[in-house]
Amino acid sequence: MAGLDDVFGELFSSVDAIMLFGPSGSYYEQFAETEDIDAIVVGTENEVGAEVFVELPLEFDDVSERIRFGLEGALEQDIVEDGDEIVCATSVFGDEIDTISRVRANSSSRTGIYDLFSKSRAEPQVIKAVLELAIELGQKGQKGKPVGALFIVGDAGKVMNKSRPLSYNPFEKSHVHVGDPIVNVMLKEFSRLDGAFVISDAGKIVSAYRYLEPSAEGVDIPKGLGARHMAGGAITRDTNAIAIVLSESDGLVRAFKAGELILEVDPEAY
Ligand SMILES: Nc1ncnc2c1ncn2[C@@H]1O[C@H](COP(=O)(O)OP(=O)(O)OP(=O)(O)O)[C@@H](O)[C@H]1O
Ligand SMILES: [Mn+2]
Repeated sequence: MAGLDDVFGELFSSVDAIMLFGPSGSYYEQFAETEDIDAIVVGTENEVGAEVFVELPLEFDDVSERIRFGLEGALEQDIVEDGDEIVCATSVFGDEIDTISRVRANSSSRTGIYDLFSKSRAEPQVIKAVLELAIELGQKGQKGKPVGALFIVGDAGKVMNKSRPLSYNPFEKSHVHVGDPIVNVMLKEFSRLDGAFVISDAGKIVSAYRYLEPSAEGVDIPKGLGARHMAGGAITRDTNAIAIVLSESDGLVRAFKAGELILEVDPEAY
């Protein structure tokens, strides 16, 4: 019978780089001493003082998300190249590294999600919560019917100055934040109605029913989409906010930043 090395050895053959997710100091040392392979440390902080480091904006519990994110960050920073074979070492069951997974860096499957999280003004947890909410809304719709929604996240003061109310603001005197389960129910309910939600850097819901009046010129949006996407995209050129948009017509969730479409996800595939 073949030994484990014969069976699993393939995992380690012709590897271009190793990504260590949140390694302990002693774990990292072992790699620092081996000359023949590049070790890339990935984590929320560079606790081991690694030379090559990719920062995660938040802890991802889901391992595939964590790895996808780390890879995209490494591609972004030109630490790995398209087609590189990468071995990822991470922990699933405890604090110690207990899991190895082999992936190929693929720049064409880059989504823009790293850029969205790591270089935006709003807090990463807030962006994550709003993105997840939009995806969930896209999956479920409102009572089975497709709905659209527009969330403007970050730089809320400026966004408020470049918009006006379409109706009374149900969040006027409240201090509620995204991510809170009750708030998600409220947001889903209000998403049936017109206009945009305005959310602060820290996740406070500043307003619903805002009609955006960006002064920026229109932006390039995919054909078939209209005023919601145009206004959402344009406000991100005018301010340091990002826009997360769920389309009622094609069901996709898109994110805009600095006037550019940087992320497009299909909620059904998520
Ligand atoms: N400037 C704006 N600010 C806020 N909300 C807007 C603005 N313009 C349009 N909307 C909202 O978007 C809704 C849909 O408009 P429209 O169909 O033109 O957008 P769209 O980009 O095609 O989006 P969808 O794909 O969801 O249809 C409107 O009913 C309105 O609630
Ligand atoms: Mn439309």
